[in-house]
Amino acid sequence: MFEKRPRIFKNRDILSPLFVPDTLQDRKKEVEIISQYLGYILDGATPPNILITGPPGSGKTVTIKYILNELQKHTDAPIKYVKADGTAYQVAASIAERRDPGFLNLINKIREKIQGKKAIIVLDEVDKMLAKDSDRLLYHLSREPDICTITISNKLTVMSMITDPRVLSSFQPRRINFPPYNANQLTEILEYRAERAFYDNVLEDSVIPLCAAMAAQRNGDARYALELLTFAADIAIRNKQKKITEEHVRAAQDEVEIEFIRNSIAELRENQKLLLYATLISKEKTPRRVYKTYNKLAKQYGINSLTQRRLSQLLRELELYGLVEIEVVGRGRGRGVKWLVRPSSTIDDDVMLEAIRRSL
Ligand SMILES: Nc1ncnc2c1ncn2[C@@H]1O[C@H](COP(=O)(O)OP(=O)(O)OP(=O)(O)O)[C@@H](O)[C@H]1O
Repeated sequence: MFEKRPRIFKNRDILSPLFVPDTLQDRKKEVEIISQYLGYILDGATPPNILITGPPGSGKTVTIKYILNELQKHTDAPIKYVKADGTAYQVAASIAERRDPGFLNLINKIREKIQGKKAIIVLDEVDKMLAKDSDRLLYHLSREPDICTITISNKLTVMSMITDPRVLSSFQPRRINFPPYNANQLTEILEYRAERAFYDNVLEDSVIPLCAAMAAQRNGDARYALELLTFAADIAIRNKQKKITEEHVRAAQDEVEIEFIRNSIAELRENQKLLLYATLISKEKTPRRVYKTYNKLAKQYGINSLTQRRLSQLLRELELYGLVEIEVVGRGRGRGVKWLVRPSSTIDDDVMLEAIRRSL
């Protein structure tokens, strides 16, 4: 059964989202800024708190992991990376690496663990913790003079999820936003990985540019680009072929696309899901209509209705995730710019509807 397998993958793990490459492509400016801040720890100072934002797959996690790996070569300062996707207690337990009862106990354990040294704690996907629970972990961390807290989120508006004015005044992070990748940058990222993941000459020349172009359309998501390449290779192997071709990429697109859309919709907040739903089912695509439909749905699903301003903000977020398109259609008479909002033209409406209904 396992004999005569095509020689395609030299090391498939290199394409995994968990792999941290030994050099990064294209994030020079961001690496420079962040490493300047974190480098202060080498002079015995606590680096400033940092907030990294940027759309999914823009390299936020890999960049911070890469910088911390490098930093750790020069210091024995305690550095802890955690996914902050649980409650404040659960996240504190991951940092403290124990599950003692009582949130404040855990905070003490974290303090004991760093033993008066300067420390760096990374809270990735911090918006999930803030949505689930509260900002009480940030409250405590930002009050510790020896701890630099790095928060990462793909929600541009994450700071508005912090409600405690005491946290707002003590946390005060330096903000760094990662823009989405373009097709050339995605090509570079893929080439580096492909060289190490595949045997020589198994990729048709057009495969990487095609994956990069498709991912550039999906909001410059490097994870999507890597998944396309991995699925395409899996399909080639399934078909017992020796080379990965454009057809394999196109066949992979459907599988990857549906998976990605499901995941990205499942990750939206309830009000974002409802707004996307309203955009899909509104016959007229003017913002006013879409907002009306949203408010109707909000009643139906027992969710608070929102002000027009907040809804516009949410629409911009959906646009950033590549789920809707906002089109300016000219100037209304004396009423400023007129615009329309449509579901993404590159994603099948039914796929989005099914994913929303499933996760609401
Ligand atoms: N500049 C880069 N160089 C090499 N690989 C990269 C780069 N940017 C992203 N990648 C790869 O793309 C994938 C997604 O990147 P990453 O997880 O860092 O994105 P993210 O911005 O944290 O996304 P999310 O917000 O969804 O968590 C990973 O496999 C990562 O290794």
